[in-house]
Amino acid sequence: MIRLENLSVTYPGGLTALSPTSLEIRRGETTVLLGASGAGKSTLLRCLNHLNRPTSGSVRIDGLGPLSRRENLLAHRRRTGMIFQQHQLIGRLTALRNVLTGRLGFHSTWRSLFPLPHEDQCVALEALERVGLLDKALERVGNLSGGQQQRVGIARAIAQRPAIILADEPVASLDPHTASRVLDLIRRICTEDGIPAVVSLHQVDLARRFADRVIGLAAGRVVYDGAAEELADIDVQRIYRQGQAESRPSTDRAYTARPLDLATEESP
Ligand SMILES: Nc1ncnc2c1ncn2[C@@H]1O[C@H](COP(=O)(O)OP(=O)(O)OP(=O)(O)O)[C@@H](O)[C@H]1O
Repeated sequence: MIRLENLSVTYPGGLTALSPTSLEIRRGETTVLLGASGAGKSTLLRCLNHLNRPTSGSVRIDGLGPLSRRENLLAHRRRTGMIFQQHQLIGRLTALRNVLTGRLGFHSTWRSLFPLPHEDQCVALEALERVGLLDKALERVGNLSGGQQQRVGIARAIAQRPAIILADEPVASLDPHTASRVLDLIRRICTEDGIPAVVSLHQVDLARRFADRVIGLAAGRVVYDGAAEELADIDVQRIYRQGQAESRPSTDRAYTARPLDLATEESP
């Protein structure tokens, strides 16, 4: 379980992307974040492993403690499987070598310079088998289709033996059939392994089909939090209408929030 307590984010320049928010992310549950562009979905998602540093409030992980403590953050990040819209894979490397990068966090920097142990290779191959791509293990990722690449990205996340999966618009560039397949895979992993997944999406129909829970955001505030099957059209309208009514001027997205500087984290 992950607990957010009064979490807020104000970016340099003064834009409040997330107003104080308290909620819990539960094990085995797939949570979809819905909201208009600029509503704060990515900001909230990236706070869950402090890729975006909260301006106030805290993120606490059961069994670890608050992420404001450096050692908790490092341990949590090691066990956070991230899935991105653009896969973030290395095209010239094989699928297997890309998946193996999910094991690097378990080794020291100098150890990572050498081929990883046999056990890591087995974990990576198992992960590829789980996403149905074992036969592509030695294929260059650049030669795979967009959907296959996204499945390699999921395999890399699985290879981390994650305690949580965070997926930021994982199907934005996929056709509807492939998108369904990818989301089904994420949900299945989440259920089978008893871990939570938090997924930001733009498609309401996919949220209804694949989520257990939907959190609707509008202008940095949670305006819906409930079971996906109970998400009514009027709730959807509220999420998007309010988002437009309160939409804030979009800031220059070329400005990228600096990843958390671990050296500046509080120490116990
Ligand atoms: N690094 C940043 N610096 C300044 N402002 C930012 C930064 N990142 C996001 N913002 C602003 O914060 C607000 C929320 O952005 P966020 O990316 O969280 O929204 P989103 O719901 O994920 O949008 P989209 O669906 O378009 O990806 C937007 O107004 C955005 O312009």
